Amino acid sequence: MPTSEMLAKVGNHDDEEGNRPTVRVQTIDELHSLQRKRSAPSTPKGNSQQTSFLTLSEEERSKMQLESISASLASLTRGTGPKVVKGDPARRFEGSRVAHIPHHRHTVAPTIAVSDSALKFTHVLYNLSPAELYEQAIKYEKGSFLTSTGALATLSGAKTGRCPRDKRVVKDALTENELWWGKGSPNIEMDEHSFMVNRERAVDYLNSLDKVFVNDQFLNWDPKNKIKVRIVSARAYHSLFMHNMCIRPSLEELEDFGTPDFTIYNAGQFPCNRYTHYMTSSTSIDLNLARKEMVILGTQYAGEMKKGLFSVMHYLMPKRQILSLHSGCNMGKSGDVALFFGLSGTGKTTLSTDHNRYLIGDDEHCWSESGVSNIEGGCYAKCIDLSQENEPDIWNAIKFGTVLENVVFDDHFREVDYSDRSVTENTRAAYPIEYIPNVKLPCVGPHPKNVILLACDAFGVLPPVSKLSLSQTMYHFISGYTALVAGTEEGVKEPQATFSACFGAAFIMLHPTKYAAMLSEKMQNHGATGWLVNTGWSGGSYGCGSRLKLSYTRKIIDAIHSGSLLEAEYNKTEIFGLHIPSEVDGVPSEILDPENTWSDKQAYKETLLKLAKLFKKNFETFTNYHIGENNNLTEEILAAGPIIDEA
Ligand SMILES: Nc1ncnc2c1ncn2[C@@H]1O[C@H](COP(=O)(O)OP(=O)(O)O)[C@@H](O)[C@H]1O
Ligand SMILES: C=C(OP(=O)(O)O)C(=O)O
Ligand SMILES: [Ca+2]
Ligand SMILES: [Mn+2]
Repeated sequence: MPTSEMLAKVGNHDDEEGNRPTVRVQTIDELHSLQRKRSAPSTPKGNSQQTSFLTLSEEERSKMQLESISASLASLTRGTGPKVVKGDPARRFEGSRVAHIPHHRHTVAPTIAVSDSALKFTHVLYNLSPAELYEQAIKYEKGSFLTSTGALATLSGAKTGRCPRDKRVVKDALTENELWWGKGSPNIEMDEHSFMVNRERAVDYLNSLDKVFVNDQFLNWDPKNKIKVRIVSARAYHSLFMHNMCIRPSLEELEDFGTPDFTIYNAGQFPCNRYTHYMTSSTSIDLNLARKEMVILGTQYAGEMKKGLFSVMHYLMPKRQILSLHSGCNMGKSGDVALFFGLSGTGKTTLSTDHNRYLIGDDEHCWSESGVSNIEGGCYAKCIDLSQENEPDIWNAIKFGTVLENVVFDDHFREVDYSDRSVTENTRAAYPIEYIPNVKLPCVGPHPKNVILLACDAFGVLPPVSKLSLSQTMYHFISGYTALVAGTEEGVKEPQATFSACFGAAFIMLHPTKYAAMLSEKMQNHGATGWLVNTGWSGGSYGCGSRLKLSYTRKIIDAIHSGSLLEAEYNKTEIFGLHIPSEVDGVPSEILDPENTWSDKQAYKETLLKLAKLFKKNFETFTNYHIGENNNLTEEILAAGPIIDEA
C-alpha cells in the first residue's frame, strides 16, 4: 500500500538534494486524477478562444445537450427518450458529475409505455476527441489496432462497400412528385410506416447499449448553406470516421448547436427484419426527408453514412439553386479552380490531391452563385496498392487520427501491406482534410475554370484526354461512364461498363437532367471548359493493354490546369467525335490517339463500336426528357453522343 511519503517521492526519486517540486497528493487515485485536466466535451480546431463563454452555466448547457440527445433517441411508440448521461460507463465518477435529465420528462405514461431500457441510463460519448475514440475502439472493438504510423486500423465487418440495392427512400405526398423514381433511379421506395419500424428497431438497439456515440457536426463550408448533422452510432470507429469526414465545429459553434437539421441513427451491427415490408436483405439504409432522418441497419461500412448525407445534400441544395457535385476540387496558385467528376475508382481523390495545387475537397462539392464549397471536412482515399512514391500526400496523411479500414498489417511491427487484398479490394483511409499540407482553408473557391470528367475505360478505346464542347460535356455528364475490370480473379478478362448518371446516380435524388441543366448553365455563365480524361487502359483492353501511368495522367491534368492544352492542335476522332490534342508536354504523343497503341487495329475498331453502342443504349432512357428552354439542349446533347454509321 502506498503511503503519502512514498507518493510524495514520485517525480523526484533521482534527486539527491530533494529540492525538486513534489507531487502533493495523498493517494494513487488522486495522483491519477491529476493526469487529465477537464476540458469542454468537444473537438475544437486549434485556436478556440474561450472568451465569450456565455451566459449559461456548464451544467445547464450540458443538460440541454442531453435533453436534445434524449429527444433524438425517443421511441416513437413510447414517446420518450432514454435517460442519458454523459461519459464512459467505465469511468463512473465522471459520468455522475453531470446531471441527467429531470425525471418528469420520462414518466409520461408510467406503466404500459415504460420498457426496461427506459429504466437504465444510456451513456453518451459526445463529440469525443480522436484520442478518446482511439481508446474506446482499442478497448472495446475487436479488430481495432494501432498501425506503425499511428493510424487506427479497423474492420467494417461483413460489408466492405456500400449496398446501393438496400437503400430505401420514403415515398410520401411530397417526395412522390419531387424525386426521381423508377428505372435507373437509386431511390427505391418504402412507406412511412416501414421506416418507423426500422427507426424503432435502430433506436431500441442503440438504447439497449451501455453507451452510444454522438457526433454533432456540419456539412458544407459555405457559411450561408451550412447543414447541422447529428450522428448517433454504437462504434468508436463510426464516430471517428464522421469526426474526420464532416466539418468539425469549434467549441463556440458547438455551444449554439441547437437542433440538428438531419440525424443519422447508425445501428449497423444490428440487422433489419427481413419480414418488414420493402426489405429484401438484412441490410437497410433508409432515408426519410420529411423527418430529416436516416436509419442504418445491417451494415457497418462507414462510407454509407458519408454517402447517405451526400444524398440528402443532393436534395436540399438544388432547392436553393445550388448544384451538388460528386466531384473532387482543387485550385491553382492563380485561383483557377478545377472539378474532377468520376465514379468510384476513376481518380477524383488521387488527382485532386496534387502537391502543386490547393485541395478544396476530394469527393463532394456545391457550386453556388458565389463559387464552390466542399461539403465535407475530410477525405476518403482508396488505399489499395498505395505507394509513397505515387501518392505522397495521401501516404503522409495516414497517421494518428486517420481511420484505416480493412487493411492488412504485420502482426508485430504493424506495418500496413497496401497490396494485400485479403479482406477487400476496397481498403480505405479516412482523414481530416488538414492532413493534406496544401489544403485550402476554408474549403471554398471561386467559379471553376475546368470541368474534368474522369472515366476509367478498361476497354482501352477512349483517348487519354479530349476537349469537349458544352453539349459533349452534358452528354458525358449524363451518361456517367466508366468501365472497371470485373474483378481480380483469374480468367476475368471482360471489362464491365457502368453508366451512372451525373457520375453519381447512387446519390442523386432528382432527375439527372435537373443537375445537368444546372451544370450547363453554370459552365456557360462562367466560361468553364469541359474535358474527358481516361484514367483507364491504353494499348488494348484489360488483359492486353495496361492502365495509363499515373504520371502521364498527372501531366495531362497539369496541361489542362495551366491552360496550355487549350492552345494545342486538335484532331477529331471517328464515332465519338472527340477532339484529341496532338501533343501534351511530358506525354508520349503516340498514346494520345488510342488507335496507335493497339497492335490489332480491327480489334480496336470493334471494341470502339461496341462501346459506342453501349453508350447509345444507355442514353435511350434520357431521350424523352427535356432540358433547356424549348427542348433545344436535348437535341444538341443527343447530337453530341457517338454517331454510328449503320451502313
Ligand atoms: N492513371 C491513373 N489516374 C488516376 N488514378 C490511377 C491511375 N492509375 C492508377 N490509379 C489508381 O486508381 C485509383 C483511383 O482511385 P481514387 O482516386 O480513390 O478514385 P475516386 O476518388 O474517384 O473514387 C487510385 O488507387 C490510384 O492510385
Ligand atoms: C466512398 C465512396 O466514394 P469514392 O469511391 O468515389 O471515393 C463510395 O462510393 O463508397
Ligand atoms: Ca464515389
Ligand atoms: Mn474518392
